Amino acid sequence: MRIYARRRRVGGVSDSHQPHAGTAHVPTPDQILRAPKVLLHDHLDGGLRPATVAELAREQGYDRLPETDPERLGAWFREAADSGSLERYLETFAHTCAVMQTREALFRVAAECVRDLAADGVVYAEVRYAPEQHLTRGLTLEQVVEAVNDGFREGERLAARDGHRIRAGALLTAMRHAARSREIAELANSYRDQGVVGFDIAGAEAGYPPTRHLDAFEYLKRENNHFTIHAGEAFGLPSIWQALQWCGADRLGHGVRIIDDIGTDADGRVRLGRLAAYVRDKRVPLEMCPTSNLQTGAAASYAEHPIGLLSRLRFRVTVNTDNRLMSGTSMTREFEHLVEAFQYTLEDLQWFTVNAMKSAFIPFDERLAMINDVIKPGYAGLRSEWLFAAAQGNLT
Ligand SMILES: O=c1[nH]cnc2c1ncn2[C@H]1C[C@H](O)[C@@H](CO)O1
Ligand SMILES: [Zn+2]
Repeated sequence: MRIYARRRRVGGVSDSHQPHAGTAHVPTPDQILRAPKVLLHDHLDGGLRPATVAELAREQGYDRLPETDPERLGAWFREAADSGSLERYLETFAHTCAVMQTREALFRVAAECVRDLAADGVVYAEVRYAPEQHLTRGLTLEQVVEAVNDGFREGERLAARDGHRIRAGALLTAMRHAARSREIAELANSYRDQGVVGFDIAGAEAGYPPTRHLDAFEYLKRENNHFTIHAGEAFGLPSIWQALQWCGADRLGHGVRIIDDIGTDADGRVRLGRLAAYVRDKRVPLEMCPTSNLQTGAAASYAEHPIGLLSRLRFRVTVNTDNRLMSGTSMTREFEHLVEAFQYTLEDLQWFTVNAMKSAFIPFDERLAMINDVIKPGYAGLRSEWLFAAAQGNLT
């Protein structure tokens, strides 16, 4: 086994949050795959296998797919989503939603989603979708939720059979251009002990501020329920400010534009504006999705992605996939990109993972058990492999 070691770089995430003397461990792709990972921001209708999209389309007589060969179809989704604009990116979902209109299709897509995440080393996931987008062939909102929940349970069962332990919860999304958010919030609340762990709003951000859905958020707060809001992706600080201070979001979907409230003074010291300071002080979780942000133009490159600075400043950063199909990504791939851009170590990846687990919408004792019984032992195991190899002189 060949393992890589390096001196800790000043300015990496780890220097600020995990004192770790001597060499630090740069994980290999195989170790990243095997590391336990937690995913809080992943869209069900953005994560289908290309072969499943093609097969469902064929079965259902949907003839508008731009390609029918799975490989070419996968490439088409990635390229079409690579437009530099959130609005254009979102157009690709018409095809995935079109084939997710029956109980069987929703069940299958949900089960495959959980199996794919488990095979990628994800141990806990919150997967979101908009029930209102799955009603064109006669399903009710409740039937949609039940089909997905049943699919998630089946995915967990099959993953366990394959030796992967994973737990998946659903987040119900309301589309921000539509007017069903209160209804979807009530739906989320009525399924909260049956597989639905929270609520979200998504869709085009510019022109659709979070306060448009205040009624839904105030209802959920009165019910002591949890919600996240896509904010600060295609629109800037006002969107983040509204999501937090008017709507009371528990987490921010993306939140990358919080960087606009961070500057440097004449001495080169980093200065946080009031909103950025609030986000950091209150430990507001940021659901960051690097590849998706590159595609929609929210960041120029991995190396320039605000995740580097925000992690160094110890915001509560989490790493996510957003849409695995449109981005051709996985949690392992997202971590790989960050390791390459920022030379993150295994300790850094554990930090992102623990941040995510702390920020999940399941009860505190269950989050703690995941951290202590699954995440920490998983990373410790990878570290001891590395120490063993080091002792054998296999480090390069
Ligand atoms: O990154 C995103 N920003 C805003 N909306 C998004 C993003 N990714 C997916 N969506 C939309 C398109 C889906 O149809 C919907 C529900 O999953 O959420
Ligand atoms: Zn998203």
